[in-house]
Amino acid sequence: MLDTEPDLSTRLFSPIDFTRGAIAAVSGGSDSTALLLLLKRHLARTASSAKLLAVTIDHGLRQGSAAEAQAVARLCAERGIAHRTLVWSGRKPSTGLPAAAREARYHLLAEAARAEGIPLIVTGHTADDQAETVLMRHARDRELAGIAGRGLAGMAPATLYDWREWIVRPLLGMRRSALRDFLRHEHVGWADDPTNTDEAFERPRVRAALAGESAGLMENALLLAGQAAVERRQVGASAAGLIRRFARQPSTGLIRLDPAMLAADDDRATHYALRILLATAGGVAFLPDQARSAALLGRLKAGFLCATLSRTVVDFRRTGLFLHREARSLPPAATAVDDTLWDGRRHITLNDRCGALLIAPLGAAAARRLAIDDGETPAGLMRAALAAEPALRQALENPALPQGEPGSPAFAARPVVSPFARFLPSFDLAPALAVAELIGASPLPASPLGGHSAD
Ligand SMILES: Nc1ncnc2c1ncn2[C@@H]1O[C@H](COP(=O)(O)OP(=O)(O)OP(=O)(O)O)[C@@H](O)[C@H]1O
Repeated sequence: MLDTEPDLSTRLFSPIDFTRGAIAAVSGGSDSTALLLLLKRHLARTASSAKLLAVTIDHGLRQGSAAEAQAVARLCAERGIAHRTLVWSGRKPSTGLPAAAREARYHLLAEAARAEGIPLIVTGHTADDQAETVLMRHARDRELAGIAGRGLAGMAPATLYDWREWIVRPLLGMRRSALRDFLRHEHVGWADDPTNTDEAFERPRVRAALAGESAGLMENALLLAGQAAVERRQVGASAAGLIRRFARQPSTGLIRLDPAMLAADDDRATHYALRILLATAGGVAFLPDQARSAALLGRLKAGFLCATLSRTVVDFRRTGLFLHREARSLPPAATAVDDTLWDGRRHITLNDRCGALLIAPLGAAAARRLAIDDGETPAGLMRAALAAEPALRQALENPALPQGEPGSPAFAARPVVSPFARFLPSFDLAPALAVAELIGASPLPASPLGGHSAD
């Protein structure tokens, strides 16, 4: 029987700062129902004024989902917990449905968090979920290249969503069976989602395989995840050190690496730092492939070159190693929308809402006019980087004339750390912070797990 004494919820929740409240993501399944009740108990004891809102997403994907949301609403009403159901009304894709549902779920949860002014979302992911995740990624890594990737660390205890809300997973160390024991003890039922056992999907297949194995397989998977997480944090901290020491931004959109970085002792960290910077300069949400980026690093060590990877031009010449967004496949001119991401690299905020405005790359001619020669940085590279920056234009009157040039008061185009802009797992905080400082991204909201380094 699970220990339901204060000790358990203290152990689970006391590392988390609930001062600004919490959104509990509750599907109505056993894990998130237990999460909700344990959290409610903890807050009642330790922070009774902290706001708690339970949110259920009705994906509308199967019959019964609305009834499950209503069951959660009833439980919340009984326990005096505020609850909202949000419906996923968007288009449902025919392939990749679990990923699309997950994307929509986080989006809706984050919307609820913003509407309530609560920057913390807690989910009921358990040790069982963690083991499944790690085994799925392990199988995929083996298929791809036989190289153990950073994904083996599994789910992070905390993940920053959209650089704004923290998603925290307090139950990652708990077994599902223990949570179900707790619910039985409390005489609280839960919904069993039939999708969880539908072996047409990968996760239920792994779940079934785990259930058929001895407990050893799960323990090994969790051990592997723990070790991989430690390694990922270590290599991330070393990569952050390299970025701070060797990377500069001499002009808008242009990153210069001191070639001494190529000779740094820790090759894994150099490779990781390079991958993060390539994705950032190119505005790509995922890191470039291990093998291709390792080959590029090998060539850089051999001497000067000009190459492209991850939409980034890598230009190594006598004056340094430079990275900037390539000119190809920049977004075409489109209506400027406030609070959106442009080209995966710039967060756009419109200050001037009058008139129909287009947003488009600045272009070579305007860049030539605007780039200021500092006598050190190659002028051609400064212009190439500037040409790929966003600029505003009046929609109808004079489409050729850029009006809101980079730095104009009409709009702000704040750089984002592209590979971590949507999901930043706490494992990767150190390199994300180093890159954010380098490119002038917005500061990170403090982690509810205490400071930026704790995870
Ligand atoms: N429909 C949903 N509404 C709100 N939160 C959800 C929903 N689906 C999943 N979550 C959150 O994500 C976590 C992990 O999702 P997962 O798909 O493993 O959950 P589940 O099996 O549907 O439910 P549970 O984890 O509660 O048993 C849940 O514990 C919950 O916090």
